[in-house]
Amino acid sequence: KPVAWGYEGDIGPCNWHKYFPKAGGKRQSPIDIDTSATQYDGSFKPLRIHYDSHMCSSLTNNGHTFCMSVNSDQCNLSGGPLEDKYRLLQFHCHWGSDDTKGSEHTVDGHQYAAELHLVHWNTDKFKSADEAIEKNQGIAVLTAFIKAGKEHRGWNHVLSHFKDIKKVQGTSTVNEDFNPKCLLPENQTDYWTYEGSLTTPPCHESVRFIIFKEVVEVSSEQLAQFRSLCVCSSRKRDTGEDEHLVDNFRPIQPLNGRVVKASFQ
Ligand SMILES: NS(=O)(=O)c1ccc(C(=O)NCc2cccc(O)c2)cc1
Ligand SMILES: [Zn+2]
Repeated sequence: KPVAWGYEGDIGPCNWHKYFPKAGGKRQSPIDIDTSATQYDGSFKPLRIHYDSHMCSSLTNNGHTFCMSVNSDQCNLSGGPLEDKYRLLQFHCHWGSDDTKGSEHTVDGHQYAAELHLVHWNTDKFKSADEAIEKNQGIAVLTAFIKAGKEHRGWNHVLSHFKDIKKVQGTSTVNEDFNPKCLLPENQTDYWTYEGSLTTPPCHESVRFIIFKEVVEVSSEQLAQFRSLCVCSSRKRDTGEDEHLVDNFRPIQPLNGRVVKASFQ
């Protein structure tokens, strides 16, 4: 029987380690990026992000976030700090109850309104995503910070399906011509990278994070649409209305001597 976990109360992040021991490990995510302590690495090759836009995907509300599953073998990532080729599996976001919080990673202590994770698995070393998700070097997550600003038209292709997944475990098929690359910042050469973990249980220490320096803007109304999703595990409050998914970000974790590399000086 799967163990319930969440972002508040007894099942919140401070107690995850009780049922998910890796949550108390030495290379956990997210972390604060102290830009004065990052180390420039001039050996990185250019990142190669090749996504096609004819993939059919399905959007699900898994009770912790929305998740756009991608099932195209043409969406690949390699280069940069990566030794192998990785395939896009899904993307999702983390956000907060208002625009002042929501990202998982922070930069010099600054928290953004939301954070996009494009999750890829290592197809050179492993036979399936389920195998890769728990192995070192198994997962690479392209990460972009999101702040409130001008409207982002690309995000509307995803947000337009939210009405179908407001309820938990809701799923909607997305067939339109949509390329998730449009969700990334223009500058894809400047990024930080370090070795960490899944930021949700079971917190496997299998993730190489690649975090773009340039922040993506979406409108406050689009951010409000993220918050419109309903959470699964909670019982209805006495007023009977659904609780909304808010603050689905894990607090930052100890660096434990890890060095964050920078692709830029
Ligand atoms: N927030 S994150 O990008 O670090 C992240 C990415 C993927 C997952 C994930 O796939 N969880 C489901 C899962 C966990 C263990 C084994 C599985 O096969 C699937 C969780 C967190
Ligand atoms: Zn995530």
